[in-house]
Amino acid sequence: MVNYYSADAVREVLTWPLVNKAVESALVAIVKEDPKTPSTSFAFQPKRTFTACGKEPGKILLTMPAYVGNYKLKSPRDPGEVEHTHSTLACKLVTSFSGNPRRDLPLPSIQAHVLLFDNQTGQLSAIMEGTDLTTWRTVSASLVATKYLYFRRFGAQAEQERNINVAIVGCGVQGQLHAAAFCAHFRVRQLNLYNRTHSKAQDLSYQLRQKLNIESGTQINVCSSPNEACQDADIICIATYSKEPLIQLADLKTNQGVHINAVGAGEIHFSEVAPDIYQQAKVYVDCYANAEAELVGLPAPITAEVGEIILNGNYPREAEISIFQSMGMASEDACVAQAVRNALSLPQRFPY
Ligand SMILES: NC(=O)C1=CN([C@@H]2O[C@H](COP(=O)(O)OP(=O)(O)OC[C@H]3O[C@@H](n4cnc5c(N)ncnc54)[C@H](O)[C@@H]3O)[C@@H](O)[C@H]2O)C=CC1
Ligand SMILES: O=C([O-])C1=[NH+]CCC1
Repeated sequence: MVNYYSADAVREVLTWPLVNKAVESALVAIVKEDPKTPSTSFAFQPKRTFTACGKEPGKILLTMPAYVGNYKLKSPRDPGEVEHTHSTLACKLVTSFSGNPRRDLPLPSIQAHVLLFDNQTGQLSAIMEGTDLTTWRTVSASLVATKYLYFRRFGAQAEQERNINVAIVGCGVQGQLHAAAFCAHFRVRQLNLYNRTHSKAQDLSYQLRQKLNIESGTQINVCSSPNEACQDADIICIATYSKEPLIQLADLKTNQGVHINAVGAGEIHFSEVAPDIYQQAKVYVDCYANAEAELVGLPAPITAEVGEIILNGNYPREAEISIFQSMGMASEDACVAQAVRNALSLPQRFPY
């Protein structure tokens, strides 16, 4: 029997502890074995494929398969606990149709399903709606990257103690959840929002003011340019479909350490950040396998995978600019889908 998990069911169990642990496990599992930093988990994650839907740009289907072996998840019963190991064979099918939000009846640009398979028989065992899962795991990858590539350069407790200014460039689905999640996880003093259509940044600012604890003290500003949003930022999250650079080196703070989560830009991942920033930055990726195919022409060398830094602790220096070039990877989807499935399978959820 193939179980179907709807978007509503998935949404009900998505929590940050669950997703963050699964994403961190995936980032570590895909790192090539190194005797200096042993890890019991591993992954087989071939390059994903892109199929254009016709000859117009901006309409693509991605096929994202992965097997992740011996990795750890949080217990869905007690998110403080780490559960025993899992192994998961999965394939995500995701479409990116960038014109969808502008349709008469708007739809998300990114829509996904994850297929889960039985490890013993290869039979399809579940189909899970994967649109929110994709948003959450992508934001989670930025959170994990920020923890290790930015905060840890200032010490082991910095993510709990250090005040930061955050800029969100692009307030679509990704930008909205990045804004909420960064405020939920870190001590955000100032949150600057920029979007091409100003009203979208204003709407997000209004929603966040409703949600955020008044006591948090976060000052939310709607900005009229990426430069205004980024000039005092310690952390920048950029998630648009822009084929032209939206931020330049001159927009960043100098000599104080800046971390950029470069999340968007569709077919060419690195087009929304200017080459002069890459040339001054240390660039990290989620996985080399996709980078080889998808970051051709990247104007800087890749320093490491984020998972390598989690394992070896070679954090950037305090004043450096770091970029997490997030492409998204199938292992994250496999691990998060497994965590969601575990949470949805708890006996008390189905008392009969
Ligand atoms: N790294 C990863 O794992 C993932 C990356 N993405 C990427 O993140 C980006 C954003 O995705 P969503 O938030 O779901 O899309 P969305 O359509 O909800 O939001 C896109 C935002 O970018 C802005 N934008 C679009 N074109 C622009 C341009 N030329 N200049 C300035 N702003 C522009 C729009 O105003 C909109 O607010 C896309 O490039 C998508 O491919 C999405 C999912 C996963
Ligand atoms: O990893 C992912 O799901 C995606 N990356 C870019 C578009 C969708």
